[in-house]
Amino acid sequence: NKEMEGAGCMALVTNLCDYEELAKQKLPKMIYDFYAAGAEDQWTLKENRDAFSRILFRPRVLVDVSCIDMSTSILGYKISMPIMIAPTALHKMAHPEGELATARAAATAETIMIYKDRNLVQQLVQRAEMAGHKAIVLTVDAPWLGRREADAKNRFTLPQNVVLKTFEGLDQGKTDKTNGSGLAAYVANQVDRSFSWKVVREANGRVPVFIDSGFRRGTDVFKALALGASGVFIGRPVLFSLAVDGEAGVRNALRMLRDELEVTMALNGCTSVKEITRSHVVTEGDRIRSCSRSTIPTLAAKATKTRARPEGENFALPAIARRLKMVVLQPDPFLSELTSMYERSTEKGSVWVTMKRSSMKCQARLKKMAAKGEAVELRCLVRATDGKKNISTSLSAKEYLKFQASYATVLKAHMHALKKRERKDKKKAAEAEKIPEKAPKKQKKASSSKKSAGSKS
Ligand SMILES: Cc1cc2nc3c(=O)[nH]c(=O)nc-3n(C[C@H](O)[C@H](O)[C@H](O)COP(=O)(O)O)c2cc1C
Repeated sequence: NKEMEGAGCMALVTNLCDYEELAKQKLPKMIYDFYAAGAEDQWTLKENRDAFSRILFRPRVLVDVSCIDMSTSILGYKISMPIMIAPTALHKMAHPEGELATARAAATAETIMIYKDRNLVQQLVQRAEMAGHKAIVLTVDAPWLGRREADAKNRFTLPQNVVLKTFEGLDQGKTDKTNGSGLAAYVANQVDRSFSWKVVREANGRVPVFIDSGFRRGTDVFKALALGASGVFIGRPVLFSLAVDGEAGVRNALRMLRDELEVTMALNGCTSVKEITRSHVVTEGDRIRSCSRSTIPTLAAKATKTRARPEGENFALPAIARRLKMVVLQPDPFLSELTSMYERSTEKGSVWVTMKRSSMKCQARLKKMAAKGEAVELRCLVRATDGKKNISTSLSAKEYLKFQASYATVLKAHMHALKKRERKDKKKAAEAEKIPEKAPKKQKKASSSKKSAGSKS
């Protein structure tokens, strides 16, 4: 551990994620897992990072970016950058100086939970006010504690040197033991689970929006600001940098993130936080909307000729997708768009979903691959349309099972709107009998639709 301290350690660190690697080596497993892990299968933890990669930039050039001002105002107070420290408990497990070191590295905001005992809440707020704090972070996302399986496996308990100071000296009504390893159970029992939106409705959208979870890069911060956030919070990187290098580590983590945001602003032609706008980024939603407005073959042809990307279209469509005029999405965005399609068609309209085996390669490409003896990966192509939009996703054999489970959930949630396909086919057949000259065309259509397994809902 000594080797890691000081300048030697700083040289190993070039970004926030490096601190996590070093902290993993330095901290006892039980403590590292407590900081790093999420609940149950940890899908949300992963998705919080993955989601950033699906938002793309529209860089701007030939803008004077020699001077960049990153300061902003939060609740009427000027701060040097739109990055703040998220409330995270138990910094002393990372470093003996704990929250004091973090607070010295940055002026931190206090956190408060809504406890059942409102007298306790009042005393905590007054104490924060008296200590000179200008704001508190109100925790509303944990009415129940998530099932943190890593903590269960490690039999997590508070280390001897960490005690619960928060409630010291307060008039706590009937509450009893507040220190020692009973922390999680104690806090969980105190939290008011009935706290609801009713209480915050008064704010009515006039409050600034702050966001946290998964922010590790300046590019992540820029994307959030472009999509409307007033500022972002970082949680775990503070704990990890504190564990590796104390106060200096937290300062370095904040500096690196600041530098990365500055470069991102420069490359996007922004000289102040106010200049970061929605038009600087492209989301998957933008791509779907732009594809349904104009025909994809025209866009694709333009892109091939000029090598420039048409507006809103930042991914290369496979040839087969272009021919079928469809938007190829990642499985999760496909499922959310499918959910929206079902919701839009609840009262009126239909959604068609088909699945078929597809290598996602055109015949010419397949022939070339066969000639070279290259193996072709067989995938499952899932398509959906509501008659206005066509979306699709391509699944590997590995992804298929997970997709099926989620697809089944989406289907079940919209079961009430499902209709049997045969009913319409029978009607069609009856109509076809009445008009004999149109029959061959209809039969052809019916037989071609058998090629792919389809469902209509
Ligand atoms: C170890 C740990 C302790 C936390 N303690 C609190 C807390 O006391 N109050 C709170 O509002 N949020 C708490 N959080 C949630 C963080 O504020 C933040 O939402 C979360 O860490 C996601 O941000 P990140 O991905 O940057 O870590 C905690 C998170 C972690 C990892």
